Amino acid sequence: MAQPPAFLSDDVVAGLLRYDDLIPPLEVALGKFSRHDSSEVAQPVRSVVPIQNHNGFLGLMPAYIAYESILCTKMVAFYKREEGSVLPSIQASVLLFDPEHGNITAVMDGLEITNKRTAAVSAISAKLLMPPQSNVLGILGSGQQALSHYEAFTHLFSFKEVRVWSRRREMAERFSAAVQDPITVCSSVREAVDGADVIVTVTSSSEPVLFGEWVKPGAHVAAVGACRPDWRELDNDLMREAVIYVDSREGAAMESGDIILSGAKVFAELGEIINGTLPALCERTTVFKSLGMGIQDAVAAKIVFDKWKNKP
Ligand SMILES: NC(=O)c1ccc[n+]([C@@H]2O[C@H](COP(=O)([O-])OP(=O)(O)OC[C@H]3O[C@@H](n4cnc5c(N)ncnc54)[C@H](O)[C@@H]3O)[C@@H](O)[C@H]2O)c1
Ligand SMILES: O=C(O)[C@@H]1CCCCN1
Repeated sequence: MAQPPAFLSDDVVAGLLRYDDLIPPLEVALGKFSRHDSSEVAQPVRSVVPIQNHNGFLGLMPAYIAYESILCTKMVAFYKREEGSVLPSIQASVLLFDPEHGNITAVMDGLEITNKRTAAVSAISAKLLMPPQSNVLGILGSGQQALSHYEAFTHLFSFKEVRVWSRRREMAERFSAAVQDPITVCSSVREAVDGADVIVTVTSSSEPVLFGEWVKPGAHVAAVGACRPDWRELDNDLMREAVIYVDSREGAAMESGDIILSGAKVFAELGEIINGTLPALCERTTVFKSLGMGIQDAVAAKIVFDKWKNKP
């Protein structure tokens, strides 16, 4: 008989998952994914069920990473919540399996995994695509992803100034009070992105919040929200002028309103830059359109489980 699965709460996951451990295997997984060799990585585009009566969606995200022997599925529900709601917009559970027998070895809360692996992948995009002298980071949004992106980006890079904007100024002020280093609270998106070298969009908006005319030429935008085919975070000008990178071309073609509705062409997956098959055009304005992938959760869950198993 297999052991019953371990249950790892978000607190436990948060204590075990670090950006320095997460980024190298995520880079490997993104590269392998972009080689399209299903003997190494198998991951379909997620299935999404609308929860019509509650303004939400349920996504199912299975992945098998053969070269690391990881079999995993995340189930993630996401909602459009009122600002300041005590409940997070995202509720997620991650199941880790024994790939040899199919039994579940661990059930983990998935919010911290989602927050950290998403920020880690955006940080990879910035590492590859931001201008060499990047001094100013602008964050649009002040929720869960804003915080994990702040943590990852300030841990990995040395910005001279970090700015935050949120729809309600008091939410940006609350964010600023919660982080360790000084951060400039901005009253408008334009103020937050003016002259910024790197911009992170982490809102639940379904309309554009960031407009191309405000973005400094050569800046890098990590666009994390707008994960439905009819939702937008970026306007047509930005989408058509920038060089567009994605995590998965297939996922972007199915789910990204910014790509589908603007008609913008995808230039490359991050994995294609990592593999050296397409270039990182960091002298141009670049957008990394993130949608999230099951392999990212799988990599994170395996790190957490291995550390938990081996802890003294
Ligand atoms: N790409 C990925 O892998 C990935 C992973 C997780 C979450 N997400 C997406 O990232 C976004 C943020 O997620 P989160 O967990 O931080 O949510 P959250 O609820 O914690 O924060 C949402 C933020 O969006 C802001 N917001 C909501 N509606 C807005 C509007 N109309 N205009 C401007 N700002 C608005 C809120 O003020 C808040 O600051 C969501 O769209 C979510 O679906 C993407
Ligand atoms: O990849 C993810 O986990 C998220 C879930 C919510 C919608 C956007 N993508």
